[in-house]
This record gives sequence, structure tokens and C-alpha cells, in this order.
Amino acid sequence: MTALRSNLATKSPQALFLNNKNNNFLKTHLKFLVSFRNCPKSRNPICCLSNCDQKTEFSNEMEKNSNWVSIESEVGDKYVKELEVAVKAVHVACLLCQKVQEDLIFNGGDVVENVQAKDDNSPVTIADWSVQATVSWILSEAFGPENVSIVAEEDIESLSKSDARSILSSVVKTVNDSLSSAARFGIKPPVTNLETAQVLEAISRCNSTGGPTGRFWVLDPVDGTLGFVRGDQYAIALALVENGEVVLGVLGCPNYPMNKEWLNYQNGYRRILSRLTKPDSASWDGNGCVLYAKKGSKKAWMQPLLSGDKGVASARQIRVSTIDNPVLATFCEPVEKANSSHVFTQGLAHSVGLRNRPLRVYSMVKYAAIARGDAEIFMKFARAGYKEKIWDHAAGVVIIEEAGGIVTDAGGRPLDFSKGMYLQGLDRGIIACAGASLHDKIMGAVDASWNSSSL
Ligand SMILES: Nc1ncnc2c1ncn2[C@@H]1O[C@H](COP(=O)(O)O)[C@@H](OP(=O)(O)O)[C@H]1O
Ligand SMILES: [Mg+2]
Repeated sequence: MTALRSNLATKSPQALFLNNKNNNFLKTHLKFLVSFRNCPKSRNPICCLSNCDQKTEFSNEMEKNSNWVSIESEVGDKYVKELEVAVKAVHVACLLCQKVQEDLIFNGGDVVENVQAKDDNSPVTIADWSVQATVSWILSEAFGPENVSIVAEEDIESLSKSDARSILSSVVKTVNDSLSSAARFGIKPPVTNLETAQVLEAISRCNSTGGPTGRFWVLDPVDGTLGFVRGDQYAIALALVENGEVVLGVLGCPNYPMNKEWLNYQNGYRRILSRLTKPDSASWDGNGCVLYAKKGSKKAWMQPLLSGDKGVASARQIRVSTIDNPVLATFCEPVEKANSSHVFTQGLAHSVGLRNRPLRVYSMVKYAAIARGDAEIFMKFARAGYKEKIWDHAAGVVIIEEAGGIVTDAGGRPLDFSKGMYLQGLDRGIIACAGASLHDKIMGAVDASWNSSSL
């Protein structure tokens, strides 16, 4: 627990607000906010994402891609209900997490009370359990509990202990609050509030271990929990696997706004700005996004995460970057060097000629960044013996692939989601790229330097 606390304290969001090096960014965006408020068309999403008089790279992209359509008309009949329910469930989960993160980090919530340490000393919060219960409940209501099998990260062991009574009651309240406001997404809330036993049941129902046959959902309720408790990036990841293959992926990124520039800055700045310009408009581009894709459709989509009481907006298609020159490419990797060797990736970057600084981001937001075209490469080389879990990758892989990118292990083989909870047989590490040329170069560099690495 002591280690956990010092871990969390490493980067207090309040301290990060005061970091001078980002002042230019703040000034730029304060200017943007003034123009946003003064814009007569500020209720029009496209106008405001286009930033009216300040044209951004993103706005041009929006105009080119103004094909905003509904899920039904885009993905065809197969899995349409599954995708629609999954996207809605992830939207609900994103709002739940935003509320918990706001209370925990920015409204002085009790971190020691609401953040617990798991056996491996990684953090788990009321958001992890609450999202798992909420998504499990929504899927079961939509398809019938007998038809829903879920592999997910959390269990109820520590939550059921007598000293966890207070955190359990926070979870129950959070789940009920979240479900009671889910109607805006067309989800019928429970007739009466869920009892504690029902919430525990919804969490513990996610006890599938996956495998090569049949259908199961894969859920990471809060991926990048460390980022979450530090007020930074995190993701909610939900995928559907059928006969060992990921067929649907939905990725909620509550702190990854539609405008990519925000990714370079600590979330604390975003919070300040969101307070200065009350995000009550559907068009406010400082809020997060939800990405989704269906296997084989060759299309991936992004919706803005809406605030206030607005419903879900139409989606726009996303594509990976067209950059294939290493000099211009950006690679992303985990923030924590314990999760992936920064030394090794630095060597790879040098040998293939990557010049840009790595984008270090918590969670599967890195997969989202590649799918959206905000970065070109994602690499992860965990320490020997670490077993990658399917919930940390399933949703992201299908979204990148359908957006036009490639995801394999370092031997060039697709990740195998058919072997249970873990990505068995993974060769050295994971490489996701916008295109084949960059992918080949990185794989070649791994081959050339692996034996001399300490991994
Ligand atoms: N020693 C380790 N090596 C590699 N990955 C690890 C790790 N310990 C934890 N992880 C995984 O890395 C995820 C976070 O990803 P990232 O480092 O890219 O932010 C964690 O997800 P959770 O936060 O959901 O537990 C966890 O599954
Ligand atoms: Mg995770």
C-alpha cells in the first residue's frame, strides 16, 4: 500500500497544472475558448469542431469526412445489435468514469478510501468495479444472462471482505447513479435500484475464461488504472470474440478529445479549460471519444463523448496515418517503463530513424491514437515472463486493423485471442503500425537487436 501511495503521488495533477513548459498551449487554447464562446453558431457541432475562424488540421479532416452516419447503416446486419449495445454501454461507462475521476482527483475525494491495491500492487478503484457491474448488467439485460459470457479484469474477492463495506456501498451507489441516467442512450434503467447482491452478482458473472470456441465478451473496465488515478489517460475496452476471433471492438477514451493536440498535454490542463468553458454544448471538442469497429468491414468509427444530457452523436470514419517515412513518424508506448522497456524501444527508434519524441500514454488510448492517425507506431516489450491479457488488446487490435493498420507480435504473427485469458505464444512483444513499411522496419530492427538486449 505504501508503494501504491507513493506511485500515485508521483504526479499530482495539481502540481502538473503549474508546470510552466505548457503555458503556450494554455494561452493558445484560452484564445480558442474565447472565440468558441463568441461564435454565433456555437450550437452547431461541425462549426465548433471546425473552430470557426481558427482552422485546424482536424477541422479540414472533418470537412473531408463529413460522412456522419448511424451504426446500423454502416456495419451491416451481422452483429448490429451487439455493436449498438456495446457502444452504448461504453458511453455509459465513460460518463461513470469521468464522474468518479472528477470526484477522486479534482473534488478532493478520499484516494486512500476509494483506491485499493491488488495483490500485484496495481491499483483498483470504485470505477473498475462499477464499470464492470454496469456493463455486465447492460449486456445481460440486452441479450439475456444465459447468452452472455464475459472475460473481465476484476473479481469480487477484495470487495466482499468485511473491511471493504464502505467501498462496496460506493460501488453500488455509482452503478445505480450510472444506470439511472443511461436512458439518454436508449438503455432502460432497472425498475428499482440494484441491491448490493445484484451488483456483486453482475461483477462476478464476468468469470468466463475465454477459449477457442463459442462467443464471449472481453472487458477491461478501466484500462490504465494508474493513469486514471493520476488524473490522466485511461480507456474502457469492450470486445466480442467469436470462435477465437475478435469480431467487434469498442474503445472508450474519456480523456482523449476529438482534437488530437490535447493528447500531448496532461489532463489537468483539459480540466481547467473545461471549467472555463462550461462543456454544455454537444460540440465541445475537449471531451473524450468512443471508437468502434466490426471485423472485416474495413471501416472504423469515432463518436464524440457527449456531456450534459445530450444523447449519442453520429460517428465519423477514422483511418490510420498515411505517413510511412520513419523521420516523420511518431511512436507511442506505455508511460511506465516497468510495463515496456523504454531502453529497448529507444534503440529500435534510433535504428529505424524515428526522430520524434515517443508519445508516452497510459492505456489502450495508444491503440486509439494509431487508429485515428495521431501516431504511426505502438510498441510494447514487456519483461520476460509477463503474460499479456486479452482484455488489454482485443478491442484495440480490431479497431486498428479495420482503420487500415497492422497489429502483430514481433515475429509478425497476429495476436491469438483463442487461448484463454492470456495472449499465449506471443513472440517477444507487440507492434502496431499504420502501414506495412513501418511495420517491416520495426520487425527487422527487433530481429537485429533482440539478442543483445537484456529482455
Ligand atoms: N509488468 C507489466 N508488464 C506489462 N504490462 C503490464 C505490467 N503490469 C501491468 N500491465 C498491464 O498494462 C496495462 C496498462 O497499460 P499501459 O502500461 O500501456 O498504460 C495494465 O492494465 P490495467 O491498468 O487495466 O491493469 C496491465 O494490464
Ligand atoms: Mg488493462
